[in-house]
Amino acid sequence: MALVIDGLGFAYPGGPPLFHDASFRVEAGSVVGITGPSGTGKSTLGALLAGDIRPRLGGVTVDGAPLPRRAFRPVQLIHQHPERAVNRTWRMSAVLRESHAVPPETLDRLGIKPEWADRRPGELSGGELQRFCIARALHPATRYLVADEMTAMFDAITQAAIWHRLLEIVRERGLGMVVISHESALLDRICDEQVAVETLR
Ligand SMILES: Nc1ncnc2c1ncn2[C@@H]1O[C@H](COP(=O)(O)OP(=O)(O)OP(=O)(O)O)[C@@H](O)[C@H]1O
Repeated sequence: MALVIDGLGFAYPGGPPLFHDASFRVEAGSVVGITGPSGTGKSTLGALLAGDIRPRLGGVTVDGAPLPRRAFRPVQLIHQHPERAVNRTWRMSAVLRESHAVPPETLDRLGIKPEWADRRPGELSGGELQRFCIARALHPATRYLVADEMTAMFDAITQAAIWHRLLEIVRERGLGMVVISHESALLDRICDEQVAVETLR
């Protein structure tokens, strides 16, 4: 069981190729860090893994099956900027409901206060909003998570608490996880393996 890219090629329209023949795998139950200087393609790789953008060559498979185009995507991407990932006009209860009925226990473990459910995204801090995006990504059909600078807006103590709780849930469910981050101390602490994006090209 693994999230696999095989012989992947990708370029943005009019841009140079970012990937020519990249191959990479994340085993279910493992946490893999993606490192590399700014602009080298880490977020693009995350979006390709989650099926947000499509490769020009090669493909992405999840536990042996191609990423579905329309059905629920078993690879969920958690973005750096949660405010760009939610509908600003919806209350948070509706944002969650659109994904699934998130158990109250999960909300509690992620530090989401019940009274936040009636607020809209603009009435929460970036860190509070990101907790909802994490909860939303933990759909029962999710098999892999891709966290792209997910906790960049948290202070160090909150960052540690969020990662501790999320990784507990990830381990309990046997999910695989890709962590894109500039913070080498974070990656050293939580990852089973780290891959430099430049080596994937
Ligand atoms: N939608 C887009 N259209 C055209 N070019 C893009 C687009 N998104 C990103 N790029 C370019 O692709 C390259 C890789 O960008 P990407 O965001 O994947 O890098 P990154 O390693 O995640 O960078 P950072 O660490 O700064 O977030 C950059 O040169 C960027 O300018």
